[in-house]
Amino acid sequence: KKISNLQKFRKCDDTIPGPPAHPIFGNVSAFSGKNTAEIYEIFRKTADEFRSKGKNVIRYRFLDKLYVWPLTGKALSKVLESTTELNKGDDYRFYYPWFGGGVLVEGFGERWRTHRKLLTPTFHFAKLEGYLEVFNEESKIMIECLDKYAESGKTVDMFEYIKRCALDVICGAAMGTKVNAQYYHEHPYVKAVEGFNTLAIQHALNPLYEFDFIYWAVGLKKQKDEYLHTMKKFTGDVIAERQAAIASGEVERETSKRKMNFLDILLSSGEANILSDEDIRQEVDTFMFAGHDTTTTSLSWMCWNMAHHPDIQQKVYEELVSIFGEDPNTEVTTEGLSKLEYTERVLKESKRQTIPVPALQRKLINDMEIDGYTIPSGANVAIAPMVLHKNAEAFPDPDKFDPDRFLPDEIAKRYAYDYIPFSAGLRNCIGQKFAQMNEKVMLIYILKNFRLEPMAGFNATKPVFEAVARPSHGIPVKLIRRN
Ligand code: HEM
Repeated sequence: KKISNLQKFRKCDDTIPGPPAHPIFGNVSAFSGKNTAEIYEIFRKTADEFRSKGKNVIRYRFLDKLYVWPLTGKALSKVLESTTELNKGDDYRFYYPWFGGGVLVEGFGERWRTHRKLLTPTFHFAKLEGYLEVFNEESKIMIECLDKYAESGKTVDMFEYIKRCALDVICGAAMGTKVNAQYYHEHPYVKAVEGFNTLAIQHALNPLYEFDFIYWAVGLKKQKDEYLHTMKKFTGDVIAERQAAIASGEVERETSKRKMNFLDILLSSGEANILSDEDIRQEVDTFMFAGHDTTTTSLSWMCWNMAHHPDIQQKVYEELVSIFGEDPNTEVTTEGLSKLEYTERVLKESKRQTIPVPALQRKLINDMEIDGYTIPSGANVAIAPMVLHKNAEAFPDPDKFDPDRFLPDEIAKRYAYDYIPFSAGLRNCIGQKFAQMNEKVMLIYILKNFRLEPMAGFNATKPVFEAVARPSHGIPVKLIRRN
């Protein structure tokens, strides 16, 4: 199979534009020995280079795997609008032992469709009001944990605090379980997720790691298994705790599905034999990961952007005070959130400038023509906000932070898929509304309590090319109390 794929995809070295490829290894050497921040930069620079030559599509080949990157929203439209090309790409396989079978990585078919239908309503807009209490409560704890830095004037890495808060939120809101990660800084789950994501990308870019023996011999299989054990133990405990609390009568489960939280819907579907215990675990693992790492990265970059643009930070602060008042601990309500205007635009621009999910993949079932090139079946097509959002034609002077790009008249000038932080089409993000609300509540508490000042230059911390583009060196800021 590997040899036949190599023969098939090698032909694309000449038929699709892309950097020069070695006859066997393809583009492997350009990435070997590089860390994931350097890899991010290579992908972005190469996209810019080809786009400036008028190309809308480029290819990379790693031995027997072909990756095709449409470089504009328009070139990507066929993929995003397809109702059949919904299989996830080759590199999601690395995640199978963690949450294979879950809705994020499951191939296109009946199982994905059924799970997606069951789970989508659990994060529906109508549910969010119920989750708001947890967003408020956990954000207040985050401020309490950060306060000592405002007092001492010491630099703090906001990323570490936002991450633990987001984890407490997803567990508290969606799973009805309090895990107190914010009070437990060396949380093993958090470290394991981070380590696993780095392993995933190293695996994707080194074809030798496809051979189980080599992966084992270099010690990485053992490392991967240790991370898996930690992560599954954590989610297993969360499920067991909720089950025990319901069984003992300590908590009463809502009777209507309309009101139940995410985990209770899964558990009740288990009792009705619609889902097995393993199905439930896979979905809990999926949402635990998809539900905290992304929001964390998004809000962390937002804080970095605010620290580096004090004038914009001040305008956001003024809008927050005008809606919620000066008291930094006023409860955030849905009514107040609906009045945000400038802050909305700033958040959008932040997700354009520093993209939480840099790139995702579809694996083509059939040949597809994109921008005049025939992309063969079995190729991976990259849906890459990290390059789309930097397309100078859609976003002139793309590295400039300018929230006014999201004024209605400006949006109307662009193509629908030029800006897709949550992807688009039938496999778009289930948690989009939950994430945006959660992110806003955390941001409101942070900015109403503190003014953020950067403790390093903007490029001292860089997005990494992993499942989630976390900052390579955290978010080092100084916090100055507002009142
Ligand atoms: C700012 C935060 C977030 C961003 C930027 C984001 C982005 C994305 C993107 C780009 C995808 C497409 C992935 C792919 O096609 O492989 C996706 C899918 C998904 N997201 Fe999110 N996400 C965020 C937060 C969340 C949250 C909070 C949840 C759950 C509570 C969530 C659950 C999911 C799930 C389950 C999928 C898979 C959907 C499917 O394949 O059918 N996400 N997200």
